[in-house]
Amino acid sequence: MQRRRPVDAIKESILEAKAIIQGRAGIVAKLEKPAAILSLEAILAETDAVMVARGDLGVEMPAEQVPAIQKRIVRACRRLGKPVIVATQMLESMVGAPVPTRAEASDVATAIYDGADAVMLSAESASGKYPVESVAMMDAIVRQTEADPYYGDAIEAGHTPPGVNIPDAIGLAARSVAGLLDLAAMVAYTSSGASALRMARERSGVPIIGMTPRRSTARRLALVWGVNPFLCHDVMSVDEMTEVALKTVTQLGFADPCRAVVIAAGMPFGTPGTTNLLRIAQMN
Ligand SMILES: Nc1ncnc2c1ncn2[C@@H]1O[C@H](COP(=O)(O)OP(=O)(O)O)[C@@H](O)[C@H]1O
Ligand SMILES: C=C(OP(=O)(O)O)C(=O)O
Repeated sequence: MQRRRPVDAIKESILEAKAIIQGRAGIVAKLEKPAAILSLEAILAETDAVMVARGDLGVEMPAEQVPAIQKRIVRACRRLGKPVIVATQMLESMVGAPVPTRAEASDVATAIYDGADAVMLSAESASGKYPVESVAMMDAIVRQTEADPYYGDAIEAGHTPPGVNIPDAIGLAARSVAGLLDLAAMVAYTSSGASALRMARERSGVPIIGMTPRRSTARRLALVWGVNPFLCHDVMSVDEMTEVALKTVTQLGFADPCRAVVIAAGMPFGTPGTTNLLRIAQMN
């Protein structure tokens, strides 16, 4: 009998997990073995998000190989617009000290420059002596890095062309508008979260609001770079869509009367799979 290839075994496990979950949760693939890296594309095709588990990767392969693997995974996720989390030992010395080493600060910043959606603390906040300081420090490093003018260049350098499909076209169009107009926010009416993900993939630097009637989608979008999930009722018309979007932009604190808002949605409303509309509305 022929042995199953690792990629088949991995795909089978993911499909098994999906069958159990029945759409009630998303799947984050925790990549911790060289076999997973060999099957990266196949795993990404099946999962909703990815975690670079550097602790286990460091056990499974020499330490000097982990940085390149981390970058490869982040790049692959960025290309597909899949949320990616970089995890483990990011501020490790803060388990016992109130400040990190400068090398650790640099590690967090590197993940941000590479375009990670999320960075993760482990022992620092789970069992360390300075959990609050660790979270505050990570937040400060992320903010400082994103404020660096070079951050935009680094993200732009790693940007790959979007796919030839309507959600990607809408994401790209929203980004072009952001380049021309001074936008207060981008709003995506989304049932599955896909259109908010496509906007996030473009990393335009403008806050994204993921408006969804589904609680599960709102929760999943919390992981995605730049996306502020917002639960809303079903809208029935373009006027209502615009009104609710502008009200939400104000409610979330992004309003600026001089600036415009881009809204992506689909008609007929309330029908998944129909995103086909980009509206530019003025805040006032
Ligand atoms: N609050 C809402 N009210 C009415 N329609 C909504 C709402 N949220 C999402 N939709 C509709 O859901 C569809 C978006 O879903 P879909 O096209 O599947 O995109 P996505 O893949 O982003 O979920 C659009 O037709 C949009 O108008
Ligand atoms: C996050 C990791 O896994 P664990 O939770 O097993 O430490 C890791 O290995 O980096």
